[in-house]
Amino acid sequence: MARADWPPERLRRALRLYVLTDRGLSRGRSEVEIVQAALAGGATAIQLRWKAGPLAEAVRAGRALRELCREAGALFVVNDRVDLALALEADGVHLGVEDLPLAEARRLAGNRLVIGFSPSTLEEALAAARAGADYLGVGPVYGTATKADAGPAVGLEHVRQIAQAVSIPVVGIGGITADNARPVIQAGATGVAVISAVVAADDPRAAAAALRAAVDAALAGRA
Ligand SMILES: Cc1ncc(COP(=O)(O)OP(=O)(O)O)c(N)n1
Ligand SMILES: Cc1ncsc1CCOP(=O)(O)O
Ligand SMILES: [Mg+2]
Repeated sequence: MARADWPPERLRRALRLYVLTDRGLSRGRSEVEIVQAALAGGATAIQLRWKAGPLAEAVRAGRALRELCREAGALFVVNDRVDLALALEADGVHLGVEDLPLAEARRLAGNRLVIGFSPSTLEEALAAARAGADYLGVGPVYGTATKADAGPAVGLEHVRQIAQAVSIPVVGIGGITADNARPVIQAGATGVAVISAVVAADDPRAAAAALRAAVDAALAGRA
């Protein structure tokens, strides 16, 4: 069961524009700078995605991001690590097939964390929903160079299949920009998750605003 302060409709709205941090792509700008700009542009969820460097530094960055998200009313999620998510009092944790199994994460976190999961297949998506995942991140929808082991694009049909099969929200991820976000929503996703389109942008605030406008327009067209 998810956190009481993120009931299903609030969570669904928070997953419209989900921005993940990536220090390697941020062109020397800090996580705080990027996240401030992303939130100002309309990001509704932020994920601290920390793949290298001292954990103590992740804690420092995470504390600052948690405060920014609280002020903005945005969902704050930590990638991969339940311990870090709990230590930061994050809203959630995002797990993949190579991370701590969902059931273990739920056992450790109870209802203190929203848990997101990235399935590779429809079967994994159904199993994750049964095991108590609160949302799914499905991708890479389009080709991406950001995650070396992401594999080839899964395509829009895969998003559609999973979104139809589960009742929890699905966000599309991988190679998404303001120009190609619309079909992802039309395929049934609640929102889109991005890294390079915002983190590596010349103007991350404007990039987030363009993405948010594209998602909102597509959601309005679907209603
Ligand atoms: C929202 C969202 N969707 C998918 C992922 C990918 O998770 P994972 O497969 O565990 O890969 P890493 O991000 O850990 O490299 C995600 N992080 N967020
Ligand atoms: C973390 C992740 N999981 C699947 S694709 C991907 C990378 C997304 O990055 P980008 O938005 O730059 O393609
Ligand atoms: Mg992971």
